Amino acid sequence: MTKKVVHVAVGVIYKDQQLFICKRPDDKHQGGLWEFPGGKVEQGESVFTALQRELLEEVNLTVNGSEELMVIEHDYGDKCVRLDVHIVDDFTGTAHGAEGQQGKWVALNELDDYSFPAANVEIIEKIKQRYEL
Ligand SMILES: Nc1nc2c([nH]c(=O)n2[C@H]2C[C@H](O)[C@@H](COP(=O)(O)OP(=O)(O)OP(=O)(O)O)O2)c(=O)[nH]1
Ligand SMILES: [Mg+2]
Repeated sequence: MTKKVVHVAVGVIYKDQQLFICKRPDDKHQGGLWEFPGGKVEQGESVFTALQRELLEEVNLTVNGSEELMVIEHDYGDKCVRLDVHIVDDFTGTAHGAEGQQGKWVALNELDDYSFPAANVEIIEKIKQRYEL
């Protein structure tokens, strides 16, 4: 049987050479690591709608527009994910961890100081290329 793949919309929230990242709760999959906010795409939902919904829930931002950065599939062994990663630089609101989680703006050149899930290595590589770091 082929493994079920969890489809996730991920937002790389960008402003003034900084990204807004959050810490995943300890009890969640890949808990305790930093992430780009986002969550599961529901049945019949578009990636953009999922991104808007998740970013409003998790960081209280209204996403006006986004641009696809990449799609990655990663098998964690216990879970297989497809991350649909979008750059979000057109938004309104003030970002904060709206679900009680830690959240912070981090300079692009300080991203390496934070631990992310394994799938994010490629994302961060791509971000660095894009912003010419
Ligand atoms: N949001 C997000 N998820 C990531 C990243 N990297 C990565 O491997 N993942 C994985 C971890 C999880 O298995 C999955 C995202 O699931 P999630 O727990 O955020 O989904 P959700 O917000 O819908 O959570 P829930 O309310 O259903 O519990 O994708 C990332 O940078 N951001
Ligand atoms: Mg989430």
